[in-house]
Amino acid sequence: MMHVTFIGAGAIATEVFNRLAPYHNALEIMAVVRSDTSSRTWHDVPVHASVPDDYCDLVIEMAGEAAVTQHVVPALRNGVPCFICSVGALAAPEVQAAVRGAAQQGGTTAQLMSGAIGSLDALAAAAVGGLDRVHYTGRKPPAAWQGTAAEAHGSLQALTYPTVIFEGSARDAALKYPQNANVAATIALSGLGLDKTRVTLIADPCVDCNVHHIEASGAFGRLDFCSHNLASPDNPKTSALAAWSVVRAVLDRVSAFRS
Ligand SMILES: NC(=O)C1=CN([C@@H]2O[C@H](COP(=O)(O)OP(=O)(O)OC[C@H]3O[C@@H](n4cnc5c(N)ncnc54)[C@H](O)[C@@H]3O)[C@@H](O)[C@H]2O)C=CC1
Ligand SMILES: O=C([O-])CC(=O)C(=O)O
Repeated sequence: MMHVTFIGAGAIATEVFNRLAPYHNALEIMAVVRSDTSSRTWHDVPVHASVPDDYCDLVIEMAGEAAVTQHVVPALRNGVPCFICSVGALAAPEVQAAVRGAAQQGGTTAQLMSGAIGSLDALAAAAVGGLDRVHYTGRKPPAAWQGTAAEAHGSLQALTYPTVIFEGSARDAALKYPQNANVAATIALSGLGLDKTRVTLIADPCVDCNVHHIEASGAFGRLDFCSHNLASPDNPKTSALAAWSVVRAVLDRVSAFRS
């Protein structure tokens, strides 16, 4: 039996919980850590303010950047492997150093979720031979950028044509758009790094899904990957695929084969 602690109880966590229900004979969700502890349970799982000291095999962060420092770092230090969805947190050098140090101290690992993007395996393999260029374009409907730094570009509701709201490095994208540029950080950490990976973010009233496009070239040749992700019904910023990537990573831990 694998004992799992969730951090976060929002769109991703709810979908992961529901999708893992058929596997509750192989794994138990033993605790949920959330900022709001006014309810004592969530789907009958005890709610905690921090990861409980009881024995736990896996911590899954599905909460936001702050949760990486607050909850993932101590769990790693205690030797508990962690999955991270809020990969953009690692764009801050001090957070990345804390995660690395804690994993080393605890003799364990932090696994970055592929989240809303694919082709990271090819990108990481290509990086071994040497990458010359990686460019990521993230395109989402205006509603997905509400409550973010994109609002400085004027009324998002009033947009009638695709508008570039960010151009720069993956590090700056992740720091500026913590809820919308985790993918940029994940691509960068698999490939050319946070400072050399170029990013364009677009608020586009002409799309009804989250479009993620990677173009890469190097010693391996050329890669062009594009996914048109439907948003989570509970959070327009989040692609449904992000939760399923977590489910897949959990099931990898209890399956005979890993793909
Ligand atoms: N890697 C990827 O491709 C993607 C990553 N994400 C990341 O996953 C996170 C969760 O996404 P959603 O479930 O859609 O968000 P959500 O807003 O629906 O849910 C977030 C949940 O985390 C809780 N929470 C927030 N801060 C917390 C903290 N410091 N400690 C404990 N609990 C905390 C909230 O109370 C809420 O239950 C996002 O903030 C984003 O960082 C989201 C989409 C894609
Ligand atoms: O879910 C998505 O489409 C991607 C996302 O929000 C992120 O990169 O943080």
